[in-house]
Amino acid sequence: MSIQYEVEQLADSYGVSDSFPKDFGYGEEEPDIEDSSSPSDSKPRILLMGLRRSGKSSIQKVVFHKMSPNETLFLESTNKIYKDDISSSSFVNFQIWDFPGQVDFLDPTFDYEMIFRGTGALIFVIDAQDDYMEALGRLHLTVSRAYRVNPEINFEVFIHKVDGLSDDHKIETQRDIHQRANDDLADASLEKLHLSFYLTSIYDHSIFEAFSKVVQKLIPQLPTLENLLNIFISNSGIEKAFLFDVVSKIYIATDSSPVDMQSYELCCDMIDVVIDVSCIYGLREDGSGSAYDKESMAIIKLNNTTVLYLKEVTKFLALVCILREESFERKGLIDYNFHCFRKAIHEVFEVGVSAQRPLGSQAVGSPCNKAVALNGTPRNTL
Ligand SMILES: Nc1nc2c(ncn2[C@@H]2O[C@H](COP(=O)(O)OP(=O)(O)OP(=O)(O)O)[C@@H](O)[C@H]2O)c(=O)[nH]1
Repeated sequence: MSIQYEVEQLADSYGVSDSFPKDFGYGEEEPDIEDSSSPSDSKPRILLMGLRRSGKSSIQKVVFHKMSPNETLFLESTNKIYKDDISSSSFVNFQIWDFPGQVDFLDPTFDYEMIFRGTGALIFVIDAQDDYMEALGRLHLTVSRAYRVNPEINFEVFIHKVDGLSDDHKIETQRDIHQRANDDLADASLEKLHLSFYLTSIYDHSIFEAFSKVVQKLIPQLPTLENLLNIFISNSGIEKAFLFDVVSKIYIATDSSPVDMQSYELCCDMIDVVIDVSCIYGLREDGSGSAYDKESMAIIKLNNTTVLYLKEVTKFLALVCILREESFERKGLIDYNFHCFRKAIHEVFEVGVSAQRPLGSQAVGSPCNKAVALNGTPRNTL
């Protein structure tokens, strides 16, 4: 594929820097590995649970720390609850808690009530390449306990490592797991507990797409964002638009036309290209500056008359659009509409900040502030 690109943001310095993750805003991982008996942090959380070796740490590292999937082969087993606060580098203002496979609910040091009370989403990872009967038992035990403590939690099941399965086998596995898990819930009279299922693998974009859906459910402004994107694309002749969290490549919103995996992958690749080029050529000679800032924008024309258009929206968010070359002839209009769109997004989150203030001191997880606390945006980050 021949790619013609202009990355207007690139500075004229050509100093090569290897400082990308840090300078770009990746927070250093919390060095301390804490266990559940530590005082709880007030950040809302997404829990990653599942049996040993199901792939929890790999998911976290690949999605939030740019680890390449092959490197996960060398990850050591997690022995304590690992809290990863990604809010300093990402729009998504939460902590991810990676649990060791063998969490024991009967262990008195495991204060699961405290843990589940401040939880926005519980992701249960099932290794689809393994026998999943034990995992299903564990899933049932975990979600039923969590539901009793906090029925507001979103329960998400990642049927993981599906890269090793044929397409038919994937569908069959999903159907079987879905059926069995819901039967177990019905037997326990927990029909109201809703489980969402996703087929995932760290070897393709499915894990990012699944995480996007999980995070979107925690963003109260989602309908507004979708609406703004719809208005923007229909007035600009754009086919598809995603609002991306640049660090994780999670899309936090898109317009209401269906998402096809190829478009999503194309947009993810564009972010990688822009950030990588910007890291190499965009920083100052002494390595200072940021690979992503207010000036960040890029246009890539593909050889199939498609144009990719990326622009900075906030410190953490970028708009990435796919459009036809003909529509791009009206670039001035698109730029103007983008300007209005960006302003509207800032207003949406400013309202979020002011709406949050009076609630600031409430405990995370209490029903009335769930909508605000679980969303990462209401901070001084715009
Ligand atoms: N084929 C395949 N392997 C994966 C995938 N995700 C993770 N793995 C592999 O699964 C193994 C276990 O991954 P971990 O992330 O350490 O699993 P974990 O659930 O954190 O394990 P514990 O820390 O023991 O609870 C590693 O060798 C990973 O490379 C995937 O999507 N596909």
